[in-house]
Amino acid sequence: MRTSWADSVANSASENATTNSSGTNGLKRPTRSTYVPPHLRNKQPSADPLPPPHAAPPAPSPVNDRAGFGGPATGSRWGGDYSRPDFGRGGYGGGRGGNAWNGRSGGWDRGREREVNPFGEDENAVEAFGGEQENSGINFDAYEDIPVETSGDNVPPPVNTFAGIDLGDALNENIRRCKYVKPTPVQRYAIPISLAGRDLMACAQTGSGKTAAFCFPIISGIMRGHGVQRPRGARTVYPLALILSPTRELSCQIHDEAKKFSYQTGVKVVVAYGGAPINQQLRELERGVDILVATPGRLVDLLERARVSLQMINYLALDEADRMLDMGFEPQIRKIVEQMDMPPPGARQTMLFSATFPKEIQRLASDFLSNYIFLAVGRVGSSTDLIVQRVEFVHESDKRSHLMDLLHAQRENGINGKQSLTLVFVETKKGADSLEHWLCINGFPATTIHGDRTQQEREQALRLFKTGKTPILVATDVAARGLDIPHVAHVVNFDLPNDIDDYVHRIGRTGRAGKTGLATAFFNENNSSMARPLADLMQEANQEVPAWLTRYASRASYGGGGRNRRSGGGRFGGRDFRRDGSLNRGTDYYGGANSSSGYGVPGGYVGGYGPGVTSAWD
Ligand SMILES: Nc1ncnc2c1ncn2[C@@H]1O[C@H](COP(=O)(O)OP(=O)(O)OP(=O)(O)O)[C@@H](O)[C@H]1O
Repeated sequence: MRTSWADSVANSASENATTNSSGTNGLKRPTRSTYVPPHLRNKQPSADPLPPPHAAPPAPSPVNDRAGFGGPATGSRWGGDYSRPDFGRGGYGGGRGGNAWNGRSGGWDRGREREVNPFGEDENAVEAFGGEQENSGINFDAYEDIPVETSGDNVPPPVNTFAGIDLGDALNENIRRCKYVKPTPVQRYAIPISLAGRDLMACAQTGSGKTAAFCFPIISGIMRGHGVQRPRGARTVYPLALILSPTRELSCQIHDEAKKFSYQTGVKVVVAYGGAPINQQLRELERGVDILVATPGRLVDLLERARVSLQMINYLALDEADRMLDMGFEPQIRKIVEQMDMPPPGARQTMLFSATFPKEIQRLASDFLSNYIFLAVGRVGSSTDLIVQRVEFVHESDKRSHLMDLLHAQRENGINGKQSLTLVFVETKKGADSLEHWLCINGFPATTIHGDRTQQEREQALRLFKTGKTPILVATDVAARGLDIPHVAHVVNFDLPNDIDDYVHRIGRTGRAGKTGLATAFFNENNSSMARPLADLMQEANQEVPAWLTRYASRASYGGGGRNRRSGGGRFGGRDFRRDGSLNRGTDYYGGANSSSGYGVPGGYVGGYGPGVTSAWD
């Protein structure tokens, strides 16, 4: 264990500034090619020059971000009443924090800037849902008897309370501000392991608090290692921690969370992601960065421009680590982690987190780790019991009318009697646009998020959805992982994914943080390869499996079913691949009838995207 820190950070920074990164004033849908330069972002937007894309009846109170649907009532961070999220940062706690800060500031004058209080950010969302506080009444008792498995040398014992962990006063104060009363199971185990300086591969169910599990030890560690000397490059910055995530929106969300956790600690968090102007991100970086949250593509760009060096990285966290190491991202991740100037495993601390961790990905991931601890909380790759799962047989041609029936019933009855949000997953970007249009013209204001929309449109869509102004979001898999949107009561798999892990992540957008949720899947003959994994998963989660699905499942063959191939269904799947035998490369870790893997895919990983296949991801 590291020595405990000596002194606390004085809370001298002002909490008065409440400007947030969301902006609050009106902005109509921007055109796809419109980039609003920073100097114009505080101006009132002019009228949208676009004609309405579709003739639509006037929406009732909810709105859509397409022109002709009333336009959003809220602003965009790209226009309207835009405020720079980090403008006015400074006054970082003085005392020890002040010393530490000098070593990593990049030379900006903190004396003239104040740190924005990030705890005002969700005001809109709270207001739209009747002022409900997000973390009040969370019932983490639901997770109490969850199975936990750890493996590795000298695993540090778990803790039961935040007070039992030496995180530091300033961070503890932020935990209190977040209204986190006690650690979730993954936090109870992962935080002591990380504070002990150990590498970690952690699997825990969706919505169970993994973000804080990797953020708290990083922030605490940086606070304790204050005064660390960093090189002073002319324009190069030297972050101490790197958090990588697969999508822009998830990176922004982690950044927002990390800013809350690090408020008044003296630790500075910056985000860099594609689709947004790089110059603005460069300016932000130049003001100093301790924790860099990034998507891989934008980070590679920054590294190639020599604007970021990874030489001083002490902490590396990969969120959605299995996604980051599948075929789509692995080359970029290897480049960042192995081919630039990042310290090697052992000289840095590496933490990998996800709700799903196929064994073949575990093997790839082990290249990045040193003497790591494997932690599994709950059934790896399983859904949480908090989500009621339904699967309905719906022919392709009937899907729209079936969805309409669901939405009408929901409008009349609500879900659990509450105002709620519905997230509808489809396979393709075109399909998303087309379904959104159809919903809108049928009186259900919807918006959409997918890779063909501009970043402004994506962020706007997410904001309208989160605030309840557009209560239906049609999405591709770009929204499947990590996004923590309160009040998503219903996830509809209009098109089922081809991979059971993707299904797990998609339905995990509801039933989060101890709350219940509903997930409905439309199944037809095109999804027969999903029949068995879906039936197995539902059974594991004590869900009612329709007889027709069981019949489909018994007929379905597993030949080449990608990651859908599970063995040993119904058992706790938290299995460290190192326990399965040889660690030698070239050995078939995964195959064989006796594999205890949740994913018995002989011959390597076959998920992800093959050559020429378009990804719905960034
Ligand atoms: N100890 C806690 N007490 C109360 N709420 C918490 C606690 N830890 C996290 N939360 C809340 O739980 C929600 C889910 O957390 P988070 O987004 O980190 O989940 P996750 O495990 O990363 O999910 P996913 O697998 O979907 O990425 C968030 O709203 C977060 O604020």
